[in-house]
Amino acid sequence: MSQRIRRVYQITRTFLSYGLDEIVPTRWLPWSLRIARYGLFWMPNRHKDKSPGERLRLALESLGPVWIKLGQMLSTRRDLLPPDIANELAKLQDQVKAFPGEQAQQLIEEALGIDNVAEIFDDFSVRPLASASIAQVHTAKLKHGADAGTDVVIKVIRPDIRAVIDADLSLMETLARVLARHLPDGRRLKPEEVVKEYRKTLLDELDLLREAGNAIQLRRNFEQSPLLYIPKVYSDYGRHNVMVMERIDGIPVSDVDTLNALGVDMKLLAERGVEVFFTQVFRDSFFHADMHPGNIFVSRENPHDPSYLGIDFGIVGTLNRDDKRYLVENFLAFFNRDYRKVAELHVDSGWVPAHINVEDFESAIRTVCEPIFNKPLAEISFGHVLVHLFNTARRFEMEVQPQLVLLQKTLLYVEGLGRTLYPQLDLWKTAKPFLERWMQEQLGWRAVVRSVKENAPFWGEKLPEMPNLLYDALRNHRGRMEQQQQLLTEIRNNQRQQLRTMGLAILSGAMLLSTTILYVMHQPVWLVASAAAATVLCGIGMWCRTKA
Ligand SMILES: Nc1ncnc2c1ncn2[C@@H]1O[C@H](COP(=O)(O)OP(=O)(O)OP(=O)(O)O)[C@@H](O)[C@H]1O
Repeated sequence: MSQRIRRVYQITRTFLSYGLDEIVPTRWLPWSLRIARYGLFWMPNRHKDKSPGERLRLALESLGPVWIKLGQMLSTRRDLLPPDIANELAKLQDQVKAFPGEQAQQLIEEALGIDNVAEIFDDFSVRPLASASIAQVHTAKLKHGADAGTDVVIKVIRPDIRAVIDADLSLMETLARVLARHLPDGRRLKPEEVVKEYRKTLLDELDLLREAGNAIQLRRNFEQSPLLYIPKVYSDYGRHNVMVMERIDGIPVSDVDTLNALGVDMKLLAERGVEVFFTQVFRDSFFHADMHPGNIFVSRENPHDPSYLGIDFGIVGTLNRDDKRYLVENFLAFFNRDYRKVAELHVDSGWVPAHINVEDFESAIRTVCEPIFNKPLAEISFGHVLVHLFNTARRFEMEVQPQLVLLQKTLLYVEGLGRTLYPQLDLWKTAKPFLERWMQEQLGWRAVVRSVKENAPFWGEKLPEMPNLLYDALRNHRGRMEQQQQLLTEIRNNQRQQLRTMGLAILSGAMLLSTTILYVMHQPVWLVASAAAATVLCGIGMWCRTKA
């Protein structure tokens, strides 16, 4: 508890000394927070000379990895933050101190249940190759198996990170609740939702078995492709906190000078980046969603026919067929300036509720999108088109779609990367044939052929069972027909019986009435007695029928 109090104090001091409280005008704050702020007079804003965005960035940087990663994630939420703050947060870099290599070695030995790393690896390097916010990476060579001698990297989760993450996340959740309640814009910014999403992303990244699974799937998807190479994962040595993977040797994609010096065809490289992304999204529905430049390398081989190498598979995105279809149609409609269609697509896909006025929505889309076409087509950013579209749609009650937010973020990375490599990259020209081809495959006879092809294994499996199933169905049908016939006969008999009983009831009533009339008219006794006897007989007959 005392640790938590200390951390709360540290976070409060950092926030106040970077003047983050001043980002929110005092008049918006409730009196309790204003008094608390005056009470903490010994923590003044020490960075008055800096812009609010810069102050936020520096505060997050000084609070450590969990806050840095939050800032990095927020930098992609341009639908929530003003551009100057989002741009500042995009600069966040995690320069984290390495933890001792001996401790990493011990963690690996414990996880793999061995006494010494030398049992499995040669040349284990105690000095880390890299140290990131969540994990540290060491190099070694495999000692056994078909790949003996292969250079590998061993990724180990930081020993103390889980406790830090848990503590900081619970503080963030408290802070998010306060912000949601007290900020006038709190509901729109959805701080609680943002922290919830962040918790999931962070906890997913802590599980290296999950990351290994993602890497294996991505490697399988690109096994035949010359465009992207994914290193091999050695699953036998995989644990929740340890991952062993083939070591790659490439040029960081951000190292443009080295790429130019090597004579890499930069135009082709940039176009291939776009192609890799669209292939992942539209062919595989499974995309690497952490494509920042630190995770992408370029092969040193064949500079004229360049290819990528990818690492860090902690965050991946998936899209279902409907999402993909609406996305493609949206892009195509947008570039054809068919805003009516864009509006209708948002409603059809269920992203925007059906009661929305499509004309108003269309007009709002036109207002934000038309100015985009003032630029040459080659300069239009797909990512920003999506940001504008989603921002507009949000005003028309569009719910946050996490899979689309991830896609939009990745698209911004891919575009940024492409334009760094080749500033004249015409993303639309590269992507359009891709999108049109995909649409054609989804519609018309190709779609029918594909659907038949997709369902063929199912029918192939079920076909041998068909005669038996048919025989069973016919037999059951005949049985059911006989049962129905029996039921029908019973119903008819019942009806007949009821009719007879009713006839007797009417007769009894008539006889009783006649007896009463005869009696009242002082008719002979024998006549009245006969009528009464007939009434009793009818009554007995009716009683016997109802009992039968
Ligand atoms: N297969 C590999 N081959 C060579 N180097 C690698 C490999 N995997 C990781 N590295 C190195 O280790 C660094 C950290 O790896 P990785 O990005 O997977 O860790 P992380 O903890 O997920 O980092 P991040 O903070 O970017 O999420 C990379 O930037 C790269 O330099």
